[in-house]
Amino acid sequence: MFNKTIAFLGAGSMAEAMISGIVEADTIPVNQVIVTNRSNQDRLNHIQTKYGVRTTPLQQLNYNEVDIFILAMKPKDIDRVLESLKDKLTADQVLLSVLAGISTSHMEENMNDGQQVIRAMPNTSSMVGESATAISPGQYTGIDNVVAAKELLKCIGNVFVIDEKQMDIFTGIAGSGPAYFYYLMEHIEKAGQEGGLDRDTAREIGAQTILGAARMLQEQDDTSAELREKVTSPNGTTAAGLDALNEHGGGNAIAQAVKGAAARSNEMSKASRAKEKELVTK
Ligand SMILES: NC(=O)C1=CN([C@@H]2O[C@H](COP(=O)(O)OP(=O)(O)OC[C@H]3O[C@@H](n4cnc5c(N)ncnc54)[C@H](OP(=O)(O)O)[C@@H]3O)[C@@H](O)[C@H]2O)C=CC1
Ligand SMILES: O=C(O)[C@@H]1CCC=N1
Repeated sequence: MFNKTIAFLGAGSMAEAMISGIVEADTIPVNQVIVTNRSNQDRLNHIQTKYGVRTTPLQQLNYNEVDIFILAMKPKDIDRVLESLKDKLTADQVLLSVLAGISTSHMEENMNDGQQVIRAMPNTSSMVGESATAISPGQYTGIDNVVAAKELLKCIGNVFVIDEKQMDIFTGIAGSGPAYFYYLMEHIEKAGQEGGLDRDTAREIGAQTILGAARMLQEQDDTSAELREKVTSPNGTTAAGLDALNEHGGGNAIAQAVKGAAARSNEMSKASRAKEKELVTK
């Protein structure tokens, strides 16, 4: 059993997806999971009722009992939050942020010297224990806490320890990635309906097809291109489908989606660095 107490600061969609995965995995007792937010009490009530975790208004949070603080607010709120945490945390407590575009150095520079921080990038498939989550520890973070973070995040899916320089591209692929597949499904459902299926059936067929392809990618040694070729009979239906996809720029569109999200993650990091410099020179 995981013996640390964790507190979510933020109770939005990402926090809920993680809480759901953590509770479902059942390796952390629910009384070791505390959830708080800025002001939305209805949201806390919903989370407490649905998942059985502890919730508390921020003003009543007992900071001393928390080992790992999971920052799950919007990136724009980070500086206010770090400022409010700075003098409340001790050296053995850890900040684990899931915020897009907020670097470990940004957190370290806005906290007391030697603060242990970890930057993570989960995705909403945490809800069903299938996130692809990256972590990059800060410079003062002990290996024991990296191991603990990995153990915690394994409850919500697979964990990749990466160099922080790779966080933007990871975000482009995995953090934002579920949205590309949902967007793909919206179009598959629409085409399915136009072909005479009802939307629910089209969704079930499409989802099973994505799931099957994902499992093939995880379990077979073939490259993605080889797997694609095995579906594609000469002059057959798949060739016709792929030709249409290429004709409409499908491959390029997918690559541009990943690159566009990664670029935005990088831009958000730069904006937070610029804001930091501005504060230092003021
Ligand atoms: N959604 C996703 O797929 C992913 C999101 N992320 C990251 O997760 C973070 C949250 O995103 P998301 O869940 O979509 O956002 P939401 O807007 O759904 O939730 C934000 C939450 O933060 C709370 N909050 C705001 N300020 C504070 C504060 N000072 N102290 C404590 N809680 C606060 C809000 O509380 P209140 O309602 O009371 O104001 C709300 O519960 C973002 O930084 C995003 O980059 C990362 C990976 C994937
Ligand atoms: O869209 C966003 O900024 C967040 C981060 C990754 C997924 N959602």
